[in-house]
Amino acid sequence: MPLRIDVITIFPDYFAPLQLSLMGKAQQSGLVTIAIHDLREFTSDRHRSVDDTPYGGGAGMVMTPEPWGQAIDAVVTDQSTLIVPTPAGKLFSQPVAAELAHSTHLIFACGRYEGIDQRVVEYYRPRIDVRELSIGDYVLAGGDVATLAMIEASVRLVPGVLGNPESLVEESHQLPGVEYPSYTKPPTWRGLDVPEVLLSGHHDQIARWRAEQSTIRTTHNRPDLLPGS
Ligand SMILES: Nc1ncccc1[N+](=O)[O-]
Repeated sequence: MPLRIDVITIFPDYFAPLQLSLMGKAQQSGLVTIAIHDLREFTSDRHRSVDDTPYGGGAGMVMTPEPWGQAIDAVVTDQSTLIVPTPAGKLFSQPVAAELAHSTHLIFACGRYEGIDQRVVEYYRPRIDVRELSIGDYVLAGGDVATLAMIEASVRLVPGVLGNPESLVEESHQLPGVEYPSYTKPPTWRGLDVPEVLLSGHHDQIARWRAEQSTIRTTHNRPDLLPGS
């Protein structure tokens, strides 16, 4: 059963990159199907408007609920998971990507402006799995880039998408902490040598060195990921 993904957005062109590389191959292989829907196709006024001023005042505009209701109703099933990218959401992570990779149907609602009228979440929450998710503590202009990131992180975990599932095992965020540094040919580059141990062929010494490097890097870059932190 392929993973089905429906993306609803006012900028369908943002999702052209999903036709490239690994994401494109995943679709050609039939493991994943991705459809992009223009929210404005679900408006009914002449100006195809999708936003209005916020109740309670404040700057910016809020996306009106009805076009979203029409667009989501057009694709939703009782197997759907509705994902609303928002800085106010729970933090997206590798474990969440693994969960999404094993879903049946994902609907991404890419909001712009100050976000989507909250009643859209309130309306679907009793009916299907609804997740407000954030990819990080910074503010983007809308949910489209966040959706691209979440689709890429999730689809690469769909069984069969990655040619070599082995590369998933060692990946950062699968093991505690971040990944050790990587090197390839040439053995010397601009006077810089590859660490000797990596050329030694001693696999247990290499494993030890990589574990040490991972701890050093995690301590320096991401102490929050250290075990027991
Ligand atoms: N960080 C974000 N900023 C705007 C919209 C969505 C976002 N997110 O992380 O899902």
